[in-house]
Amino acid sequence: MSAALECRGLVAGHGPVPVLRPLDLTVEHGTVLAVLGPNGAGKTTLLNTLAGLLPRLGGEVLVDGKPLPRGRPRAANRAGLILVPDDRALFTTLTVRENLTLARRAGAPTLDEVLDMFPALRERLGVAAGALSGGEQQMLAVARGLVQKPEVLLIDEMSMGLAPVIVEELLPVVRRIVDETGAVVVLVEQHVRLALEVADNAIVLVHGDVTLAGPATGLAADRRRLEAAYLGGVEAGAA
Ligand SMILES: Nc1ncnc2c1ncn2[C@@H]1O[C@H](COP(=O)(O)OP(=O)(O)OP(=O)(O)O)[C@@H](O)[C@H]1O
Repeated sequence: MSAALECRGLVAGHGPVPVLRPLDLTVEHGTVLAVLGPNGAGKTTLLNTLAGLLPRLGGEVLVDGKPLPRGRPRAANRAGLILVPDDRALFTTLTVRENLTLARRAGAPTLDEVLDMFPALRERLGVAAGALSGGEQQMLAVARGLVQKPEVLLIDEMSMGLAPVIVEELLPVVRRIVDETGAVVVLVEQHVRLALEVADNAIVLVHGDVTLAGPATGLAADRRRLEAAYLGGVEAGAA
């Protein structure tokens, strides 16, 4: 069976300027990959490139073994690469129900199924997205990703702007997404401990280089190695 997502020699950047050095990455079915690293490391650039919003400068991206065309967001979306961006990009004047209904694709989980993962949203179906709390908006952004029938859900900083207690509640849903929907998740996250709790594997990106890669439990147990990786010590090539 092919991996859910594979990058071979992926080079990403803005205009002609590369931000990521050639990246090899494999995300197997049924797993969460955490992408860690300091500000400016290239994490958002990686997700936007996988989603086709930025044309890649080199290499290949394969979803379930099928290569994706370069820089074609609609093709990436149709192939099941669904981005939950860090600014959430909700329709703020539309209600929760309208945001979900508009995004829903045939054959995707129903609103009811998705709302089982976010019971708090069920109470807020008739409320405009702009009137939700930050945590509720993030739930809606992820729920909207799920109704697009993802093969690979790309979540950029779910915790952005949220209180730690809210993040503690939200992040475990990532595990449920993988276990219950069959999608894999690539999770860019600044909360390293929490990210490693829900992830199977992780990479640390620094200045566009993978400085550490491996099973999340091993990384979580070795803080010194993790800290060294954040400072740029190259230890491994890819997950
Ligand atoms: N639109 C852009 N045009 C040119 N360069 C950009 C653009 N966006 C980001 N960059 C540069 O690309 C590099 C990687 O940025 P990126 O946002 O991918 O990092 P990040 O790891 O997601 O960091 P953060 O956690 O701060 O979002 C940085 O050097 C940044 O200055």
